[in-house]
Amino acid sequence: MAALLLGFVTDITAGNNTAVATIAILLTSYVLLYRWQLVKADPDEPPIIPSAVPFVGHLLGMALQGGRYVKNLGLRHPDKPIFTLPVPRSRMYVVTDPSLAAAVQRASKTLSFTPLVPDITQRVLGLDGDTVAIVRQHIDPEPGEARGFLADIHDLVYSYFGPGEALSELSLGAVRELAREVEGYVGRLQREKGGEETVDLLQWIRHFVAMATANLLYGEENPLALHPELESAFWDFDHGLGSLLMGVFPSITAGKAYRGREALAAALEEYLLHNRHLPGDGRKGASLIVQKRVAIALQHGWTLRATARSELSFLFAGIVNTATTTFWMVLYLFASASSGDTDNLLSTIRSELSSSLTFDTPTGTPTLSMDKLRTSSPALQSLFRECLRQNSDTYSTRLVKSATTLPGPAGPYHLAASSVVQISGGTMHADPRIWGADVGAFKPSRFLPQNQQQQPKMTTTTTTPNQERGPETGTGTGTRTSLTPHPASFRAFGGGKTHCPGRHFASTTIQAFVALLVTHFDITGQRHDNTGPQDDNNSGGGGRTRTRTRKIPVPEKEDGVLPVHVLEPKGEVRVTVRLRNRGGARGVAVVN
Ligand code: HEM
Repeated sequence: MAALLLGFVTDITAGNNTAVATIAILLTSYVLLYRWQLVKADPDEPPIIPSAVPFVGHLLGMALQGGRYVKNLGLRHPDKPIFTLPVPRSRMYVVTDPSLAAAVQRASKTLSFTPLVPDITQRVLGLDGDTVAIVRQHIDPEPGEARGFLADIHDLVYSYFGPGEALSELSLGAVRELAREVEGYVGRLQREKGGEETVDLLQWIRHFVAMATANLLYGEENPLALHPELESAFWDFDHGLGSLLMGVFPSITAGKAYRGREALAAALEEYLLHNRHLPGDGRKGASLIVQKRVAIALQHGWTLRATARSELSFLFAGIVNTATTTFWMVLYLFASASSGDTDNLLSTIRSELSSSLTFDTPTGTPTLSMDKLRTSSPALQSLFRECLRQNSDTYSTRLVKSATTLPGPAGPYHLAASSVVQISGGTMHADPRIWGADVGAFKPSRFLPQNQQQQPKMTTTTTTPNQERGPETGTGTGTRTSLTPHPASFRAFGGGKTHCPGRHFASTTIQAFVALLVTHFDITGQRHDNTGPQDDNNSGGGGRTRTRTRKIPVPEKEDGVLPVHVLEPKGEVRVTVRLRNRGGARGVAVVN
């Protein structure tokens, strides 16, 4: 190959000294650049993975392949728990080892996400310069120092969503809203479609979640309720988030997302302008957390226009991951049932639900107990976590505010100031040393307590006693061999100071929502022929009784995008949704 190339170069340059000189300069420059990217900023800097296109190659890879690029780099270099990617005028450190991830999370004084927030929010939300200047004030205060907007909002959101009465009321309210949406749909399905229809499963679930969440957080006069056409604007915004984040002429390169965002921001501004978030004129107003968020923004000098954009980010956080996670859970459940195996996941979950879902006699009205659901649904809980492990390639990002040294099995590792550290959830979620040889398989029982203890481990993880309790707790000493995956290996909710505050809320409401859906509906693969409803499995009624299972295919996840949230499927999944109780489906009462 080299000889061929040399021959080619010799041919085209024969008798042409200028061309020879140019090629020689280019080749020398390339070699120098290639070697330059291998120069460490410090002898203890994590090992460098060079790129064939020095300095920009990794960035190009990320732009072209999305989250899959870094995830696969990590998987191809299992010997490197942390590595350095040279990028123009800086470096990016990628962490793929759970105990190092926990160390990054603990070093929150010098490794912080917060300084990155002003730029990110400016691009994604379109914040104006004055507001961004406010966001930059007292951005990452130490205890006792003056506190800026982000610190105040952070405290509010984390305390409100922490375990306690407020959370349990909010979760109950969320599930009641979801039950109301589903009940409305059940009525329409019965009246208008004879009890069944074919839908795009992800879109179908998204609609319930979007409407219920907007109602819960922003009250009955929320923008999606007043302007239903804005729901599609919301999903346009969601789909273009990665392009908005790039920030290159967003109105052109991310046109749909940009227009969607602007339409939503205008509607939220109008909502705030008319005080629809406050109780009055016979309305309840927004949830307390939204009222407080708005008050904090105004106290810090935000305009209503900017506050509307901040609320768009909260609405987004409340809807998107919840909808996609529910989608995967419902998909796996009904795909397993459509496989024809009688001992399937759906029947396991339905029988498990019998302890939290009771039916009143003689009315037959179902009641879902949230407390019982929380404590007696291990299979549902395990399914929830496995769906997230499989379909969340999320990463946590930190700016190195000042040079930091991380301890580690093969460390110490020196991180240079002003660079960025990324904890690669995608790599960790696919690492057989963490999850076992069946890491690539979807194993709904993986997170059952009894299976966690038996998880075979191929490596010894060095951990501190405090890490065992959770990824964000303090420091300790001592080593031991871990039999269960390190707590920082499960990355779907991030970790440390930015650990998703909505995780308890999401876990409860998503599982309850799945319970509602499996109670009301049977879902099979899309009908492709003209046969009537009586041709389906499990259908009652007269007519022909040919038994046939329509399988639901499980598509791969779309991992060629920036993994800013739980990944979507590659392509749509069309399914037929059918009421289980066609005679007279009853709404589910939800209690604590
Ligand atoms: C399955 C559902 C959910 C998943 C997988 C999820 C995941 C995440 C992740 C990965 C982060 C960033 C963590 C990091 O950078 O380390 C995050 C942040 C956040 N999440 Fe969630 N989330 C979910 C549901 C929710 C819900 C329902 C809410 C609120 C109603 C919420 C509110 C937030 C907020 C406010 C943040 C920003 C925290 C901060 O940096 O200050 N999330 N979430």
